[in-house]
Amino acid sequence: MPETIIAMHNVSFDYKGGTQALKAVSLSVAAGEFVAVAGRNGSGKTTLTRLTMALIKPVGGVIKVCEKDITSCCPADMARRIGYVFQNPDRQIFRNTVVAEVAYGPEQIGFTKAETVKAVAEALAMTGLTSLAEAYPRTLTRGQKQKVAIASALAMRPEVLILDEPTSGQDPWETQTLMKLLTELNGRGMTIILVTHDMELIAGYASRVVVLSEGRKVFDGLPSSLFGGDYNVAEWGLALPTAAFLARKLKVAGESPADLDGLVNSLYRKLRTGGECHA
Ligand SMILES: Nc1ncnc2c1ncn2[C@@H]1O[C@H](COP(=O)(O)OP(=O)(O)OP(=O)(O)O)[C@@H](O)[C@H]1O
Repeated sequence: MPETIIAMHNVSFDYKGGTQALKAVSLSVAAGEFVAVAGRNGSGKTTLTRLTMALIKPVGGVIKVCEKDITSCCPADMARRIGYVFQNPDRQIFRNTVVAEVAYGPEQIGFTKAETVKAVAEALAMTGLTSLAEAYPRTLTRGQKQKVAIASALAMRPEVLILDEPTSGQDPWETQTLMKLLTELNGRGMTIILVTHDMELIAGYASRVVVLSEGRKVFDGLPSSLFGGDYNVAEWGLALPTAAFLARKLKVAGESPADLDGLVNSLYRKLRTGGECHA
């Protein structure tokens, strides 16, 4: 059985001012999963990821990362295990060259010079940034900056990569390139947690989806179960991906192809294996 990397038990969090952002959420993520976290604005997605990084502490419940209670951990401790990519890459880029930026994390967590050079070169190669190593990060496109943020996380050799809305503000080409990279990383064993509002990405790439609504976990399962079932996803602020939308329309219209489930599944397979939308 795959190792459990993140385990949350009855985790709650309140912001000052009284907002109950998370209410008794339990969640466990195993090594190698590609988990999407979805939910309407304000449902608690970012709070969940920030708790995992020990950027904030729960008011109730327990969070374990690799079986260790992280209550007394600081974000620097977590960075060795979990790479965190913020929604806005500008928030985490501040050095003058890409190579220096990507080296920052390994330097901070005590890699030797030789280890840092090796880790940075590998991270740049993995993200396709080698030719931009000496570029000034501020002049890069948003997609390239996002890759710098990912390379910075990868250089610390984490086991998990958490990305908060990484495709927001990106064009379709940048989105596809990013998703291809995440799929490759996942194929090499990296656990991915992707916070997203994009249901097509969830249908096309995630192996599991967790839905939050008003701070509670309301769904945890396969994307095909979420979209192919009778859930009223609109109630949770979600829209159906195109394949599921069409299948439901057919059903409502009484057009019952002999094997509707088969149709939905083959559409998902098409998306997952690189259909036109997800080359
Ligand atoms: N720093 C803060 N201070 C007070 N309340 C906050 C703070 N950050 C978030 N909240 C509130 O906590 C709740 C959960 O916010 P959170 O950012 O976790 O949601 P989200 O699902 O990530 O939303 P989005 O999709 O808009 O990023 C919301 O009601 C939000 O207004």
